[in-house]
Amino acid sequence: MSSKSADAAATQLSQLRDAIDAVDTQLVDLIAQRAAITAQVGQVKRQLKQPLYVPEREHSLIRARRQYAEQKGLAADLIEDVLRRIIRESYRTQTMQATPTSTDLSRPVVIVGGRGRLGQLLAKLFGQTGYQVTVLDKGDQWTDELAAQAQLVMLSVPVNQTVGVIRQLPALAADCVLADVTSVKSEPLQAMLEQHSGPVVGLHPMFGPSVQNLAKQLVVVTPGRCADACQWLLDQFVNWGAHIETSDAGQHDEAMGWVQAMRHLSTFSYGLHMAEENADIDALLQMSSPIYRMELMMVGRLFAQNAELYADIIMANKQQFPTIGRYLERFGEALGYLEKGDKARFIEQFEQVKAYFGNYASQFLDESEGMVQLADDQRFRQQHGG
Ligand SMILES: O=C(O)C(=O)C[C@]1(C(=O)O)C=C[C@@H](O)C=C1
Repeated sequence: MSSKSADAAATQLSQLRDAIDAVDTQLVDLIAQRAAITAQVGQVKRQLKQPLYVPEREHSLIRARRQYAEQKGLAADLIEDVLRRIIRESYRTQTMQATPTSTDLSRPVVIVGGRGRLGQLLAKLFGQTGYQVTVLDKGDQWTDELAAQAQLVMLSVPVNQTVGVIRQLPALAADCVLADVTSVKSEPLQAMLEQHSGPVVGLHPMFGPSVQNLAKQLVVVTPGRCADACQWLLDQFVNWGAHIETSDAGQHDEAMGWVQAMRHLSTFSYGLHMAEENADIDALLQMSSPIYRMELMMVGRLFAQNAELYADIIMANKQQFPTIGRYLERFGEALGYLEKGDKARFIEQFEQVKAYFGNYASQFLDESEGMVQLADDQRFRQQHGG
């Protein structure tokens, strides 16, 4: 290329980049315009007492924009990603729009364990929504008046203390809702039913106290007694944007054995193993594929949290321990035959597990591809600040 045509191409590149800047600026203006509209929507929904998160509406708007994107020759997934990210901002701006679903705001909501992290989040949510909130924690005393007045007593105490705290509760008003947010459900639910003859419900918020808002967060509900009288509480979580799944307490605990004990313990062991073997995290990260980086993140994030909390959660799922013992055996068995070079046995077992996962295997592969892409964007953002 002559130096003249190189100069012309360089000028053209700079002009094209100016044009991109202008379009990107318009994009920002449009997103700001949309944010102003969704803030108004939030206010109108507050008047109508409608929830933060409206899955049907999101589904229909995304489907329509996907079709339009395709007409324009764009990837439908691109537009869906962009819209979902923008909608996530709507949740943030609309969080203050929550409306109370209880008809009586003169009676207090009592959060027992309200100075713990989840307790603080709950106290904040109820407080921002217009409830009178009383927090009780270690060393605080119930008064007769508070016990007689409370419309809701919500227990947010460490998992190994929940049943003990329930047994110490004073007599509550007959229509007071007694609820807990412990990560195991059968024993606390039974204890609450024995302690209080009024409405009882077990809740398991499947999120940590660091969430910014409850949009799309899952709360598992294990019904106890007088479901109608507990409904306002469930509606309140829905109003905050949460998604509710109802389950039998026993079924919940069985599933949690897998999610909590099995997963946390194997994550802990993986981290322990890395530490004892002194694996070089920097070197692993430098040479990791995005999916391995994600796996490492799943391990590392555990150790940014509270050791006692995880010990309590794992030990509260003791029913899972025999299964975990069998996991160890299988791990050892696989290592043993691979050491002996028995590839056929590995392939045979692999096919067996593949058949067990069925359609989920390919579904999980597809789903994780999207997450891998996001993790990759995140990685470059961290490395290059871009
Ligand atoms: O339509 C609404 O109800 C909104 O609050 C707006 C909006 C959006 O940003 O488009 C946000 C949250 C809802 O889940 C659905 C859609």
